[in-house]
Amino acid sequence: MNKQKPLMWIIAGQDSSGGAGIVADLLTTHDFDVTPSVVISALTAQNSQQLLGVEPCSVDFFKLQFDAIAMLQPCAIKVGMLANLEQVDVLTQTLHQLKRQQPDLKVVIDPVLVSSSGYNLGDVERVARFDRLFAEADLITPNIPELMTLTDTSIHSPEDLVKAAQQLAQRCQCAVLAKGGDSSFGERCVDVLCHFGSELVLSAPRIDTAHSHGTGCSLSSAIAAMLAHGYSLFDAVVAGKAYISRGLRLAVGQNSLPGAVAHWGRADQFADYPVIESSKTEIGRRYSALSNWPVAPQTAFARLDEQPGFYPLVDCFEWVEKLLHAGVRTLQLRIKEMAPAALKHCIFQSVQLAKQYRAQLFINDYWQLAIEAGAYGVHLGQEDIAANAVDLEAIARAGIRLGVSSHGEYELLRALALNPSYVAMGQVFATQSKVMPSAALGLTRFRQLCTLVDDCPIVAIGGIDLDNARPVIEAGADGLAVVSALSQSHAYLETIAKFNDIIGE
Ligand SMILES: Cc1ncc(COP(=O)(O)OP(=O)(O)O)c(N)n1
Ligand SMILES: Cc1nc(C(=O)O)sc1CCOP(=O)(O)O
Ligand SMILES: [Mg+2]
Repeated sequence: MNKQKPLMWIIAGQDSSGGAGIVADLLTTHDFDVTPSVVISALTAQNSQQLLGVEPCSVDFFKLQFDAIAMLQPCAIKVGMLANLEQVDVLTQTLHQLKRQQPDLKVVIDPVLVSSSGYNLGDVERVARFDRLFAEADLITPNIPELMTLTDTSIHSPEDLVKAAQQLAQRCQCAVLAKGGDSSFGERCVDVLCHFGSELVLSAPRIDTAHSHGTGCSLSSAIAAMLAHGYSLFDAVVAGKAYISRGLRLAVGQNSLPGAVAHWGRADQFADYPVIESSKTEIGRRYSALSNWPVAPQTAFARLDEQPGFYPLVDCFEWVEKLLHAGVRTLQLRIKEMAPAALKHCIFQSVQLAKQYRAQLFINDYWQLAIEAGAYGVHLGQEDIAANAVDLEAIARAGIRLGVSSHGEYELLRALALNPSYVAMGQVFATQSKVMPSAALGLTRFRQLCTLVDDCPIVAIGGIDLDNARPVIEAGADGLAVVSALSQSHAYLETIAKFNDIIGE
């Protein structure tokens, strides 16, 4: 059965060269599997170097286009070039109404005030009118000239860029992705997402190409499309940025003229994905990154001796014992509530028994006890690592393996940056065993994420049972972590045997 794609509205201008504007937007929506509806703001006569003219759409016809698509309820809206302030006002009202009816609607605005081909709608007076429009946005994506116009500041350094982005985010009460690609602050291109007290600093290599027309349109469309699919803002920005890096890498132009960024599918190579900077990296510090995500320790984490395979998570020694007797080779002790003395006893007892079986026993959360007990490995979530000042160097030096959770593109990149012994990805399917802050990935997205991982075992987790295990393995998992498939099984030995059969096929 064909699944309906999410709907996305695009409000933008037409570019006669096809490199930017609505053509770039449509090619992007195609690559991201969303169904577009279109409101044209203007016809433009332009190419990658020159803007020859703009023919704005009349306000009445601009409105009529909205009337025509009113029944096609969008999950996200991308706004690109607007031709005049009347259009800005009509759109502001339309978005205001739509957002009242549908509070989860996502709006991404690429404030096309200053384009690479010479378009300029941005003087200070006009900017004030845009503020009302931006108040309806979830995200705005200015480049440096636009950010300078919108904040009436000069940007000559990373500090200026961050300050201006924060100022705009505060003023308009929405997230701001400041695109630093035009800057000459360093060898790498750095984008900063300011988002209500948190921020994301992304860096990517500068790609030497003349074919960059349409990057701003394509990036904002890619982000809006990802939001339409229900991705988090951080995941959408990371995937959007990777899409542009891939497009720039593959762009060839036409007839030896500078041309447009390529639209040849979503990024499926790790190399196209940005680095997520933090206060622990040099670039992150220059851009005042707030995140304290650590860098990989000097000592590499020990590797797994065997692929994780069938990987049950249990909460007591009795289960550890039963599973080891049953021949399970990789398992996790995941205890959420136990008095400290009993907890320590349980961990030490389990580690000792697992050693006798030469099994790969991971201790969840309690990394200090895991080091003390000499455990095979520890498993940590991203909150555990970010919040608890985990001593990764101590874990690695003790020869203990590290597994790290991830729930999408952004967390996967952060996890891989630590060079862990395995990375867990979840929840693949909806789980009943834990309250999750994010939606299930589903098989398609899980498969896409797997393509980004080269040399690190992947453990799939969340809602995995005997009925859905096979496609998860086929999608790229090296291990299947389960809670309820085992704890709720009436015949656990049989269940283990069946999982092993599926994994071994
Ligand atoms: C194999 C595996 N994957 C994911 C998790 C979840 O870890 P975390 O995000 O830290 O959540 P808690 O398990 O601590 O609730 C895991 N434990 N194991
Ligand atoms: C502990 C845990 N972590 C998850 C993640 O996605 O990080 S899902 C999960 C629970 C998995 O239980 P079940 O196999 O019963 O769905
Ligand atoms: Mg945890």
